[in-house]
Amino acid sequence: MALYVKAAEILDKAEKKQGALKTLVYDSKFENIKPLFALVLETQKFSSVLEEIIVSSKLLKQTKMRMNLAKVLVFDLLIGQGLKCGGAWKTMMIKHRARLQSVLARMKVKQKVSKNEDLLPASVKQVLAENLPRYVRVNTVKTTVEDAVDYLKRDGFSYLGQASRLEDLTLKEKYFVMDMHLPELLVFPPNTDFHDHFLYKAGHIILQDKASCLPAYLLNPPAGAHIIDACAAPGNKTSHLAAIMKNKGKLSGVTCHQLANQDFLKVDPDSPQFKDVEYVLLDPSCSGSGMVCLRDDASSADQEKVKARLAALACFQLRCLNHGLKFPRLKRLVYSTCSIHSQENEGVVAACLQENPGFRLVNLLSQWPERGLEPLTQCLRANPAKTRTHGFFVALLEKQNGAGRKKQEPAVQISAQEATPPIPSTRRKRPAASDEESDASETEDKQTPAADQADEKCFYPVGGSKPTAY
Ligand SMILES: C[S@@+](CC[C@H](N)C(=O)[O-])C[C@H]1O[C@@H](n2cnc3c(N)ncnc32)[C@H](O)[C@@H]1O
Repeated sequence: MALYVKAAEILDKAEKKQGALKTLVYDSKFENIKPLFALVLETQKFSSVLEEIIVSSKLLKQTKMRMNLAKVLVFDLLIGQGLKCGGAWKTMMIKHRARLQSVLARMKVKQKVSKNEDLLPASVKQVLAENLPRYVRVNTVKTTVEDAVDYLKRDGFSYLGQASRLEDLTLKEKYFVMDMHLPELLVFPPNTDFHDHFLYKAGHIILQDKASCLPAYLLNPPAGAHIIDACAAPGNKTSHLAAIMKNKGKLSGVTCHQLANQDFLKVDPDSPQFKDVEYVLLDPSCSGSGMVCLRDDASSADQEKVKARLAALACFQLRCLNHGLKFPRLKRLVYSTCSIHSQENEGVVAACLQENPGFRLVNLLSQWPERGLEPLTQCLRANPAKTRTHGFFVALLEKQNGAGRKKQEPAVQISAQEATPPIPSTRRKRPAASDEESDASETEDKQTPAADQADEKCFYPVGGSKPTAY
């Protein structure tokens, strides 16, 4: 029953916008993450169908269950692989099974469909149609791309060589290719399951979306460098950085939960232990709106909440970005989000460049098809249609030669005419970060409604032009 209670708890939190589904699953510390993630995702996918079944059958009234607990149980009872619990709960659900099944059958008759999937709302079907390739990053700390390819060929997969265009990433059956941008990335047909594969269990391959491989790849720290992975948990990009550095150098992962177990905003960049930090990877908490499987259509009633949450997130992201640029010997910082909102992407970067004129944007991968919104076209965007990945954003900031802190002209000219929604700024005088503020920075991942913090913690430019760039 623990699985269902935990899954319901996560759905409750996701509904209250207390974090992205994936982050909530990982943060739950549940001992068996994989079935929990699958159950939560599938239940969310069928959410409207399950709700209709539960309401029509009056299940909540008869069982005194909460909606999300009922949803996960009904999902496994009717649609999933059968209930994985015993005891009183199973007995109770079995008692109601026939009635629940007949409601489901009636819904199919009414909509003239035969499969459960056909009942899904159009928005969910569209997401499923965007079925993305299965990307597999070869963990070069443990093996080589050649050895991994050989192993996979012996295991029945057919290797087609390196892809040269986007269409090559649309694969069927047991075919796979090497990605055209990232040579350590192998691409398989959607839903190819590696969770039980030897290479996966041995840590020789890592299942990581292509877009999420971009930050470490583009930061490209040399072996031996000292790097900070500022918001590291669960650690996919940390392991990618280690591979790029050939496992040589110093990699400090700063996170609320693991490794250094520290709030990045409380790290003192002037501390002697960080004197050699030249590279920072900053992948802060974000709305997760680019994750295809996590997209949700907020009702219009929720729009205000969404707006406030985005403002709070952007404020936190900007504080992290400004903080990341304070390491005295910093050369480059890569900033990324899995958000599609300009407020969390170009908006944050533009505000940061205004506050840190000693830094400029590096023009990334000229052959990449999807760029940052004007005028920040040096940055990259990613999405299912144009790049066959989840929605993503990456910016690489570089210290200009000889630049001290905050001494130079802005590297990116930002026009006030292009102003759209206000972007977060820390330019107005604000008190030194207190413990209370710092804790608030963890908002959306620490289950504090980020939206509630927006007004108090964010400092918007006042009056006149709103400097922005979209
Ligand atoms: C988008 S996730 C990072 C994913 C990670 N880079 C990866 O590729 O596996 C953001 C992480 O930052 C953590 N976080 C939030 N606020 C933080 C803070 N103030 N200091 C450090 N980590 C923080 C969150 O708990 C979450 O695990």
